[in-house]
Amino acid sequence: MTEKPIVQLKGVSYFYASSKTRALDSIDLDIYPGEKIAILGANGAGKSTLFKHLNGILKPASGEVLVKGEPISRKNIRSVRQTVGIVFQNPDDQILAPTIEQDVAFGPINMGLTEEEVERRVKTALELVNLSGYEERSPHHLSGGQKKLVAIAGVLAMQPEVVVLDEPTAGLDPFSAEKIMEIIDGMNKKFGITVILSTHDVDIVPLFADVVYILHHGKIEASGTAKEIFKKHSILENAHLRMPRIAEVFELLQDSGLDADIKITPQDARDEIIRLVENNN
Ligand SMILES: Nc1ncnc2c1ncn2[C@@H]1O[C@H](COP(=O)(O)OP(=O)(O)OP(=O)(O)O)[C@@H](O)[C@H]1O
Repeated sequence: MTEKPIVQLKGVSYFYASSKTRALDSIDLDIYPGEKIAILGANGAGKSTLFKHLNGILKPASGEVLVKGEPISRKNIRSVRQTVGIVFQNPDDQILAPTIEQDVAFGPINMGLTEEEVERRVKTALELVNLSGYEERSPHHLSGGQKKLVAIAGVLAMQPEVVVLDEPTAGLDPFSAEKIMEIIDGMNKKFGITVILSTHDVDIVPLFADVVYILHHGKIEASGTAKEIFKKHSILENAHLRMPRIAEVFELLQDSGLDADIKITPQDARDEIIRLVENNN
């Protein structure tokens, strides 16, 4: 039996009346369980608007969004929001309670779980984001990176099947960005959670994503593996994107007359450089 998409968008369009903007234009998207998806697009391309459709925060002007095969409706919205958790770009939009423990417990309490189960989930979620011991602290006195971790813990405590993250590494130092990507990768590997994220950091995309989508002016302009996507120079340029930096080195080597293949990850780059050195000796 072929696997069914866990989230599906069929011809989804969205229009913001206040800014007279068509933010999404006939989006078709099939997301399969366990996939790691990266959505790339310039500022204003429609990424956040797209994400708000994935758990019914916004309703399409036309088209439909299906979660586990069911169109999102008032009847199933609670279960949709348990299935699909969203971590917003600005954690301040998401963190509401006076302590970290209370904040992470908010979702599980609303699900009507027992006190013991809520406690267990909060403990596990804080462990997963390396914030054990922070339970009594105020989330408002944390750094930006730590606030993002609290927001992720709040979503993980709901035990979602799909986690959507809007620019999870934005504003983080390189070490914190790497840590957060490890946590995101871990939730996929350990629990099989489907992960959908948007990012402007093209360097992390080949290291993370199984499937990459390019969004431009509310339309999907291309989809494929990172290898396929980063070959599409004119689409990238048109969408105000670029290749990973490491790939630019191989373009420069080609410009210098070397028979170099373009590589997009440091590991592949190392192998290609060894090959080039050996061929030239
Ligand atoms: N609440 C809103 N009201 C009116 N227009 C909006 C609203 N939110 C977004 N827009 C417009 O819709 C378009 C898509 O915006 P969106 O926030 O989805 O883009 P994005 O790809 O997430 O951008 P960024 O990378 O800057 O976060 C933009 O033209 C934006 O100005």
